[in-house]
Amino acid sequence: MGVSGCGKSTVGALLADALGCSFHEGDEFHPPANVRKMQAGIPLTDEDRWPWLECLAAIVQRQLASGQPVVLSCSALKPEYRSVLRCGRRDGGCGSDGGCGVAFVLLEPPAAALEARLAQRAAAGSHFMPASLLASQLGTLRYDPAELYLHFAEEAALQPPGDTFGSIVRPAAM
Ligand SMILES: Nc1ncnc2c1ncn2[C@@H]1O[C@H](COP(=O)(O)OP(=O)(O)OP(=O)(O)O)[C@@H](O)[C@H]1O
Ligand SMILES: O=C(O)[C@H](O)[C@@H](O)[C@H](O)[C@H](O)CO
Repeated sequence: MGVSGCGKSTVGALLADALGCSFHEGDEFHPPANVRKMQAGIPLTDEDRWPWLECLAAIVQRQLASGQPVVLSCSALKPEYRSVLRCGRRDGGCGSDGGCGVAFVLLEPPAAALEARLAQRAAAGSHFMPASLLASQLGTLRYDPAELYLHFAEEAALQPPGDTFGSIVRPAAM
């Protein structure tokens, strides 16, 4: 989880490979109207995000019910969004080890690095998300550290993606 450009797709795909499980890129499940809005530089509202989050939560629950692990990349910027991903309810409130089988890893590189990544992507025309939405993404992100399984902040979120995923897998394997 984390704001646009934090590295969640890159690290998530590596993690899923290492775990031999499926990987879902949350952005691929946005309804077209959400993508058009972001492309136009308009931040999504809660109402825009709920159906998308519920769809992602259904994927997670299906995988868990089948006993299969799954890795999902999703911005999940607010506690109530993560509650939906954990248990389908907005007020779920189970913590990092709350027994729901869902753990969040937050990648939080410095804002300057995020700006550079998004500018590079925009110049390459390789992503729908404009760099102008970064301020809104950063302003929307809210978390209580106790709620997170792992948090890679500042320099720790700038290490090569392979090192980040290695640090996720090691504690998970213990
Ligand atoms: N640890 C890292 N060091 C350097 N560059 C990175 C790192 N992680 C990701 N990147 C690069 O940053 C850019 C954004 O990464 P990525 O697409 O994984 O982010 P994201 O959080 O999934 O973004 P979005 O949600 O906007 O799709 C990519 O160009 C990726 O190669
Ligand atoms: O909740 C949101 O505002 C969205 O999920 C965004 O975070 C983007 O989809 C994503 O990061 C693409 O760049």
